Amino acid sequence: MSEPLSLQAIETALQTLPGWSYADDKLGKRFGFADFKAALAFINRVGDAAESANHHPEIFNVYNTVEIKLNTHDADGRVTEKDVQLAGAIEQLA
Ligand SMILES: C[C@H](O)[C@H](O)[C@H]1CNC2=NC(N)=NC(=O)C2=N1
Repeated sequence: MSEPLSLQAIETALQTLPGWSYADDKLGKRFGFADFKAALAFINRVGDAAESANHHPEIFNVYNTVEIKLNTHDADGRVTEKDVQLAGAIEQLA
């Protein structure tokens, strides 16, 4: 069981994650790309980062956009430090 972050801790973390927001107990961001191929390449990079972290985001793709949502199943679906860490890693991959 991972520890859920407080709302205050989440808001502090969001200050270091441009474009990310917190809603429905998840961290999320929608990324835009030139085309589907670029979006798919990003999804693959995110997949590699997720496997490395053993932490797996929800990934929603429509053509050239990719929406990422992060929470921790092991913390009752709440946001934990693992989500903040993975969001930071994903941010570097966009
Ligand atoms: C056994 C393994 O550590 C877990 O199933 C991992 C894998 N990926 C995960 N991803 C997410 N988002 N939350 C988890 O709790 C989680 N747990």
